[in-house]
Amino acid sequence: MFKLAYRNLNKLVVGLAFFCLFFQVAADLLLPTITADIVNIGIVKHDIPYIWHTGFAMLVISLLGIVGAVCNQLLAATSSQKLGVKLRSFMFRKITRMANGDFEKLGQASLITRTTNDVVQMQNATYSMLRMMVRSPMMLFGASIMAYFKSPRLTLVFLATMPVLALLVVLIMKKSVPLFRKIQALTDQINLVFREGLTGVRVIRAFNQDDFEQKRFKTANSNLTGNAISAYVTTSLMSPAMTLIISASNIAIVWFGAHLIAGNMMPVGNLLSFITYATQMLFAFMQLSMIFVVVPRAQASAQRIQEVLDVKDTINDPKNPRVLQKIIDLSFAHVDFSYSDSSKKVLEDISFQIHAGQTLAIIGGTGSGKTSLINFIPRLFDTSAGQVLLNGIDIRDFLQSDLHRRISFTSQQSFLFQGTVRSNLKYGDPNASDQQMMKALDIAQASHFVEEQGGLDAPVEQGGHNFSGGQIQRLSIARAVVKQADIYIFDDTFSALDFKTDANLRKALAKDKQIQKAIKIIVAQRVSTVADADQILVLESGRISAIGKHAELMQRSAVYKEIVNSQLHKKDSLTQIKGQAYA
Ligand SMILES: Nc1ncnc2c1ncn2[C@@H]1O[C@H](COP(=O)(O)OP(=O)(O)OP(=O)(O)O)[C@@H](O)[C@H]1O
Repeated sequence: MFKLAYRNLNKLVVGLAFFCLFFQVAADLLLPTITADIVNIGIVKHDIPYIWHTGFAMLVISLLGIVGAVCNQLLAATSSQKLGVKLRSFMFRKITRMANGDFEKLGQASLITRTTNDVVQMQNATYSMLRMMVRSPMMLFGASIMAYFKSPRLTLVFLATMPVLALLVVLIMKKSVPLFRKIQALTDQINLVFREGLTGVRVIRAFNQDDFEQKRFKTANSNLTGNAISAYVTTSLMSPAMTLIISASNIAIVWFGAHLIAGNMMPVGNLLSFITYATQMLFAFMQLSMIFVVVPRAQASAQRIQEVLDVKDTINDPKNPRVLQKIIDLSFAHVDFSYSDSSKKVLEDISFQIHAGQTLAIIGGTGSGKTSLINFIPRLFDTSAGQVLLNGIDIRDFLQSDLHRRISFTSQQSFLFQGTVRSNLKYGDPNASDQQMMKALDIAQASHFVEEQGGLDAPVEQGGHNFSGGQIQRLSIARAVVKQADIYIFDDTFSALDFKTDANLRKALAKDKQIQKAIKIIVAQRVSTVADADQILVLESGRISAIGKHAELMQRSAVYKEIVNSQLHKKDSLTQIKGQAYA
């Protein structure tokens, strides 16, 4: 925790905060002694001018102390808040660039807790650290010395309470620290259940599983609550127990002090200041013990934050990148791939080549590796073996930013951002004109419903929930089309479209001059979607079963023929399906 905070805090501001603290501590330590002097000299000896002078000095010291305290508090608050801002943005950047495997390993719910709740723990601990972690030991040490000078004998009385206090702190910490550490993991769990409940609300209702989910949430909720109550109840014992000890020690100090005063062994003012120092010591001790509770909890949070920040970037840019010219050729050479958490090859010996102006369609059964294959092109994953080449050069020799600039990718799970149709389309090209956006909507067969909803400024709710599944998909296609790219990839993007819209959309794509010149890669399940492609790649269990044009494959690929037949009604022919689609 200290390392993480140290690396990300402004050292100058921290130094300044401690400097201000020095004034506060000095004032706190000096004032009881001055009070004692006022009593011993001013009141007992009736020295009124002394009372005035010393009173004025007290006022100045108090003011300095207050200024020091306020400045320290301000600096501590701003530093800890800025630390939070820094950590949150580092984590967000890391998460948005994280390889899919790491993202899945950490889990969405936990990543949210780490970016929010854990960062807050770090902020709180840093604030306490800048306020109390230095002040409390300084006060403890300073007040002990000052108390010793006031009365060494009374100091012994006070010291007798220390072992009792230490025992109390150890017992409370032993019970509460593990409970505080557990809070973070339980918060992860409640976030997970809550997220699933929100995103899967329709499934829950459709399967009538409300009661089951309610119970699941209730368990997660009560686990967290029970744990937090135990942790806070345990630490809340600290304050009354310490107050009891402080009061008992004060009684003992007054009792012994009264004897010392009666025996002329100590002036009365010293007893007053001694009691103040004893109280200061005990409060400093109490604050210090509270820090011992805050720090382990923040340490657990720091560890969880560090885990995110330490995730290695598995997809890196080259040291000496090549310049990526217009892409005229894409090829795979003996590509193998396994996901990091499994040794099983998801793709094996994939080789093909496609040129600018051509369309490659990829077809195959569920789980045959279609999505995995196209993920290499924008480098969402790197191959385990073999190469992906652009214009004959390994894709890993180019900067990812250059690569992404030249590739337009529409993923299987269409996603829209909250905003407007315009703001979503501008993701494709921030400089796109209204005319370009309208054209993209036309190609994606989306202009009709977008106009009905208010045109380019039509609002898009969170996750695009004010649009249907097919409409979201068409808007995602429009976003991809707005981009002037060299390669367009559509990962099963046409599946939610009806036959007619699918056919019209592909016809419009084929007519567009920019898209005509580009490489198009279409992953699809429907034969009608892929039949016109220049090359159809048939994937079967991660291997290329066949590659060629529709007519060729019908002749020589049993797998392709089987797919075609499975989609034809008895009396249909493919030409009929195509005819129906283009109607
Ligand atoms: N993140 C992952 N970690 C581990 N295995 C994965 C991961 N993603 C996919 N797989 C596995 O890789 C194989 C290929 O998956 P992929 O998503 O590429 O298939 P697909 O052909 O696109 O399937 P679909 O048509 O259902 O979308 C499957 O067996 C799947 O279980």
